[in-house]
Amino acid sequence: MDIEPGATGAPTVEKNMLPATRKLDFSEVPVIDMSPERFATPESRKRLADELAEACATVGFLYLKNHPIPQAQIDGVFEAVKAFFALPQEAKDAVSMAKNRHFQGYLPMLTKGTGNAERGGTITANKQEAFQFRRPLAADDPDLLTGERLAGTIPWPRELPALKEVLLAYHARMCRFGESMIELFELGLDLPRDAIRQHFRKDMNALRIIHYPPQQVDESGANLGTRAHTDTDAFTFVYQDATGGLEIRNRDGEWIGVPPIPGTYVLNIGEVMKVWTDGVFSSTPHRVINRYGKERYSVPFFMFPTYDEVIAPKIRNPDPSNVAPEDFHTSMPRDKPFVWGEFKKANYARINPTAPERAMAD
Ligand SMILES: O=C(O)CCC(=O)C(=O)O
Ligand SMILES: [Fe+2]
Repeated sequence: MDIEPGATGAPTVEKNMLPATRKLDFSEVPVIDMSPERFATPESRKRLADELAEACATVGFLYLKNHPIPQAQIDGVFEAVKAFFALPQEAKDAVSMAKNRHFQGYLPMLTKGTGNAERGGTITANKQEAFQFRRPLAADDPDLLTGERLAGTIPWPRELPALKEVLLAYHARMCRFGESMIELFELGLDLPRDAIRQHFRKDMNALRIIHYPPQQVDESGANLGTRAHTDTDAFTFVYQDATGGLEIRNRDGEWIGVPPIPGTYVLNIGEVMKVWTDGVFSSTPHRVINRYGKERYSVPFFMFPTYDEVIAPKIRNPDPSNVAPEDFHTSMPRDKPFVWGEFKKANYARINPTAPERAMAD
């Protein structure tokens, strides 16, 4: 994608370099090959970066095949994930995020999203249980000492020491994978090196593990594993098991399946990258319905910037109304710079009614 400086100094995306296809007019999700050969020369790397940028602009979701994460490590993660959700309820409740103010730990079944029904909405609580944590902080980290900026000690289950070991190793590796994607996004958007990376100096990258039991399916759209939303990060890597259930919405309002392709990650663009690109990259709405009569496990990894980063567009979109809907509880404004951590904190409180800082659960 070629970008030119605009009149205000904010580079403008050149019109003829906008995606050739009608934006969000998709009926399937592209598969991008991340084989090492593609990084061999500056030209091949640029081709890969452009291909990624095109997919991020037209669909906002893509599969990554031949990626750098070893399958054995992913399999080890899923083993630990299943073992955690199989623990007795008391063991999981002992590490509940309801016991802290930093939204890390266990989220019990049917607790996320209860506020919608309380306020007369039709959507029932999400049919999922989860565990989440962000990048661990050093014992002498100033935020950890004061409890500022969502800092807190991760509550790991005593009954399953392997969970901590396996998930921390995976988190560290996914951070490196994320950094390499940032470089490709900078290249694909013709941004200077570090234009995006600078916002991750003290990143809050988060790993979530999710268990979706098989659920009742109806056409009302009320029964959901994860209700329709956009992600509040820059971008997300999702590894899903073989069950299926992830769906994304195109501009005609159709829900398109993102079925599991063995060995691939799903990468999707979040709100922060949407704002940085002024909507050129799409933060596409998605949801999960486990229609398949068996358990589903998934492991999203969220690329969250530094708490204090002020988020505002880096380029000017010549077609700024041609973006996915921006009226979700997760939507971030493109016309009003804001502090990422403040948005995130309010959003956590809104969607996690078990947490003591609950403001208005939705
Ligand atoms: O479980 C999945 O496949 C996706 C979950 C998701 O969209 C999220 O947690 O933000
Ligand atoms: Fe999501």
